Formats: sequence, C-alpha cells, structure tokens
Amino acid sequence: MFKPDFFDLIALNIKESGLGSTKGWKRLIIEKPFGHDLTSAQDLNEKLSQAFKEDEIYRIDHYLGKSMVQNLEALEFANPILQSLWNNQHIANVQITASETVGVEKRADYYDQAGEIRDMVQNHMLQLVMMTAMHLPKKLSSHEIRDEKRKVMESLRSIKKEDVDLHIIRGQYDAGEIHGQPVVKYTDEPKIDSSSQNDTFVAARLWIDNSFWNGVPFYIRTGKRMKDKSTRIVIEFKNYLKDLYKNQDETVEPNLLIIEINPHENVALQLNSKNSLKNGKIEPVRVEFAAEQKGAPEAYERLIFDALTNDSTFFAHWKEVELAWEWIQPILEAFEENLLPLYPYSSGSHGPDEANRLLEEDGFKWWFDEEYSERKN
Ligand SMILES: O=P(O)(O)OC[C@H]1O[C@@H](O)[C@H](O)[C@@H](O)[C@@H]1O
Repeated sequence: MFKPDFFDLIALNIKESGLGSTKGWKRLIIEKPFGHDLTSAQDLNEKLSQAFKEDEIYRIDHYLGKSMVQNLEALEFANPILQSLWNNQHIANVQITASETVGVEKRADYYDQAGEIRDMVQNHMLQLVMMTAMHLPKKLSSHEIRDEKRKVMESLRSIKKEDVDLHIIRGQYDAGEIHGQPVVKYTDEPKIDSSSQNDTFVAARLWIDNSFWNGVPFYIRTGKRMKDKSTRIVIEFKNYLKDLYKNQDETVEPNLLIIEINPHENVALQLNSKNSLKNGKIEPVRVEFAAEQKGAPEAYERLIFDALTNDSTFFAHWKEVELAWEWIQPILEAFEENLLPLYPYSSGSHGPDEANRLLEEDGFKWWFDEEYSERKN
C-alpha cells in the first residue's frame, strides 16, 4: 500500500529504473483516489501513461469485484425474459442505494477532503449505474463490455452547476444512534473541523439520454451513518394497472426486480397474485433466490486474480473514470461554492427527508427502506 500522492512518482521511477522494460509482462494495479477532480485525474493519468499503456493499468473499483455486480450482466444476458424488459418501454425508474452504518472512522484526513461525492459517487455509484444501464454487447469480451459502459457515461446528461440543487441532495450526519449505540455528529468526530461543510450523504437523479433509457430516471443515494448497511438496486417496472384500478379500493403494486448486493446477495422479482384467503385481493408476491456466499472469493481476491490473468473486464477503463469526473465536476464546484443546502440528518436514519423529494417529484418513492432495515446484517 502506498499513498496516492506517490502513484505518479512510483510509476515514473519504475520506468526510469528500467524495471518497466524488461522481458515479460507488467501491470499496474491501482485503486482510488484517482485524482481529486477532473484536472488532477487527467494529470495523473497522463503521468501514468508515460510508464504504462492503458491495457497495462488495472484500476480497481472493488464494487466491480462483488459477485452480484458481476452477476448483473448474466442476469440480463442469460435471461431473455429480463433482457426483453430492460429498456424504457417497460422500466419506470431505477433506484440504486448504498447505505452504510460506519462514520468517518479513522480516515478524517482523507474523507473530509473527499466527501461522499468522491468517496462513493464518482466511482462505485457510477459504476453501478453503468453496469445496470449498459446495453449488452454481442460478445461478452472485456473490450466490448467496457466500451458499452463508456457509452452509458457518454449519454449521461450533464448537470449545469446552477442546476445542481434540482437534481442533487447533499447531507451531513448529525448525532444519533446506530444499532442502539449513541454516536456523535460528523463535526464532533476526531480530527474533523467543527465548521466542516463536507458531505456524508449524496442522492442524485440521473438521466441517460439514449434510445434505451430516454425518460427513465436513475436515482442513486449513498451515505455514512445510515440506518443499515445495504447495497441494492431496485428496478421498478411500469405499472399499467395503476390507472385501471384507480377508482377502486384495490391497489396494484408495480413489478419490481430487487438485486441485493451487500451484505446479502439475493435477487427477487416482485409479482402480483390473488390471495384467495382475502377475498381475491391482489397482493405482491416474491420469487427469489439467494446466491451461495460461503467459500466464494472476496471482491479483492477476484480482482487481483483477474489482473494476474490479464482479464480487465471488471476494472475501470480510463475513459470511464474520466467521463465520471467530467459528470461530477460541476457538482464538486456547486458544493464548493455552497450553491445548495447541506441538509443535516440523524445518524441511524435513511438520510435527509429531502432525498425523498427527488422521487416524489416524479411520482415515485424509495422502495423498502424499512424492510431492509429489519433484515439482520
Ligand atoms: O460497500 P463496501 O464494500 O463495504 O465498501 C464501502 C467502502 O468503499 C470504499 O471505497 C470507501 O472508501 C468507504 O468509505 C466505504 O465504506
């Protein structure tokens, strides 16, 4: 492990010492932070490129090593039934949550500079968006998959700095309770300045302007000191029956595909069925399966193995990283210039209430906050 400040220096020294030009292969495995903003990331990449070619650089995003994330392409690719529904004709919205119970822990120096936007959104959350929204290539090769992910980023509608407050909610945790234990507010954490305006929660509404996703909002949210640890993707299908049943007592829930990534690995499809014990009332039912986790390799084990065997499928290509920084840049600037409120939220909650507003504006809600809180971590 070495400090990110030395990434470029080490790469250059590998080159200058001649170590990089011996026979055989060389690979650079590198993990975030990959720059602090667009310019510094480009600068770092430029320096690394002097010593390593793009196909020799393996940028780890450990979310891409998680088995359920790797399973996303198979779910879609190997199930024509899902593949045929994976577009704006059938999907109403996509919700991606990565909530954590941990706070800043012992990483004040890094985290207070990075914030949730760089720590989780620029990399992990956008990678989950890419993996969910990418159009399946004809061949499942590393080159083609990464190409499809890049296309998603190229179609991601950019948000102007002045409009950031319309699509992004930022928050910072207050004191509260996590699993029954009191915890302090962010600005009372060791080594955090009492006036820090750093974000520990971010929710966002994204639009992907291509023929598959036009008109389908993608909502993402991630935060520290939230009620539970849960990483999940919920795909809400269009509910044509809602209008049909509008004037009756009966409500019909939309079909949902729920992909739990962490700490449980589970896929569930919510359908509707009549309950004959309740006078034929239509109720949601679930078809689900849990992935066998025992003995499965950890995300990092998987990724390091892939890097050694020259498989870059689940590593971030420079283009993905650069486009992610490009999308994030106006948001960083709006945060820095305080162009939007920093909402406090109690530790142990689901984040600031304002994060619900993003969905309510479009007639939706976050699914299952309470249900997933009750599942044992
Ligand atoms: O969801 P996971 O695998 O526990 O990873 C979350 C962690 O991901 C890391 O990349 C972030 O720096 C941490 O702040 C975060 O806690």
